[in-house]
Amino acid sequence: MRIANLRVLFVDHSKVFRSVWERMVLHAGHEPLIATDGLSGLEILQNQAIDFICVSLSLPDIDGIRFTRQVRTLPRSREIPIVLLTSAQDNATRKRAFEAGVTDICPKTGIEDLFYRASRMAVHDNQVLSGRVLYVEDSKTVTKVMTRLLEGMGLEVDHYVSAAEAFNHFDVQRHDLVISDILVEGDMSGIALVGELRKQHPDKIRTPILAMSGMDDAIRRVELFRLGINDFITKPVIFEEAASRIRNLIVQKQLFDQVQQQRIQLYEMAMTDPLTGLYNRNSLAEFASKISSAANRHDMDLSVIVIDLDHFKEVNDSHGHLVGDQVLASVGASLLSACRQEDFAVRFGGEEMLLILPHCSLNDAADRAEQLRERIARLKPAGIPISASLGVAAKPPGRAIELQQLIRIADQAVYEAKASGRNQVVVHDTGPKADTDKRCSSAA
Ligand SMILES: Nc1nc2c(ncn2[C@@H]2O[C@H](COP(=O)(O)OP(=O)(O)OP(=O)(O)O)[C@@H](O)[C@H]2O)c(=O)[nH]1
Repeated sequence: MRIANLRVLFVDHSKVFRSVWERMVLHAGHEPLIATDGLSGLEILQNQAIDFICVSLSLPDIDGIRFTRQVRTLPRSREIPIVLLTSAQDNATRKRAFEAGVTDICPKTGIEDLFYRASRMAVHDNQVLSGRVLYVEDSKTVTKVMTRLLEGMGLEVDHYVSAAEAFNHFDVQRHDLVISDILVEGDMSGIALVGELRKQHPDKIRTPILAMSGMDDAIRRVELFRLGINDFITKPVIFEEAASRIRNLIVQKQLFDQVQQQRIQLYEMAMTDPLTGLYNRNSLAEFASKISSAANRHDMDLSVIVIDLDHFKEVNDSHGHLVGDQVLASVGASLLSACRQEDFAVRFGGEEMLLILPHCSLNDAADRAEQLRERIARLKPAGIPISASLGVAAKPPGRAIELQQLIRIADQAVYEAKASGRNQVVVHDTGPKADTDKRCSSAA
């Protein structure tokens, strides 16, 4: 969340402290207004719009508490945070200060912390957010007030009178906040809505829920929090309170989304080979056992194709490493475009790549390998004719086999394809007639 430029009034009689404060406020990109005593501070307030006030307890004329009391009598001054600067620990003074309308009390020495707090507290409710709210309310009057508040905050509102209708239109990707009245008309109550939303999407932070009710019943509130709401507002709604609660929930949710997004990006970076765009070898360890166990448990088809470029060292030697990289990237893109949704394409080693094909029989994998061989031979990346040797292996029906073992068998088939002259496909059948059933296809 960006903190907007603030106009900060600082009232203190110490020259040194005033100049330190002024520099800090300027440094943070805000506007300092300085007063040496309480009365000149009040004069500034009468003539200028101020977002935040810091006032010392002891001033040459009126003290900080009297100053605060007078500020609070000025029109529209209720929302301005006032921090009283004092190291006084006695409870009587502190109590008097809060009764006068002070927002917080800080020692003068904690200026850095104070300034951070100043920025946080003066975040104005009129700072525009962006986001979408699913709003459930059956009272026309409350709906009008709340919609005006939400739209004024920059939020888009999907309003429903019934909880069931709202539930049907809830979209975890689109909605940044759910606000629901607890007693709404129709078969589904607001409480049931909270329960259903949390049942379907248990991650509480993902879409926060703010419950509203005219019944300020502590036991009901506890039940709602247990059910999964993130916050609660009692009706009639106090505008500033509602705006601050809504703002907190939305900002927190959007920050969480950002962190999640970054986590996914980091994960993808860690799992992807940057040159070819294929999964890298590390990622294989992540999903190999899941793929094997799913295939073995349900006895489904599972095939692998190992693809090894022929004489790739010569490409590097004759055209340079960068052109070699270009060739690898082009082959990687070609493999990816040949993949179905359920396939995994992995860069296995330098110029060795691997396709894992769930729900694909040995015969189909052999056909796809031959198509790939032809495709690679036609590719001519950077104008260079290339070819590949391919090995195919598949899980025999009715028999359990680990993916790593299939890869070893397909690797062996590649070795044989190389030995037989390269640019060809060797298929290893691991079925009952394994030793006798080895098929080859080639360009020749
Ligand atoms: N440009 C480039 N070359 C790489 C990369 N990774 C591995 N290589 C090269 O790939 C070549 C592989 O050579 P070899 O293992 O001898 O295989 P080959 O020349 O393809 O010969 P055969 O496999 O027997 O047909 C080596 O020269 C490696 O330096 C890479 O990321 N970029």
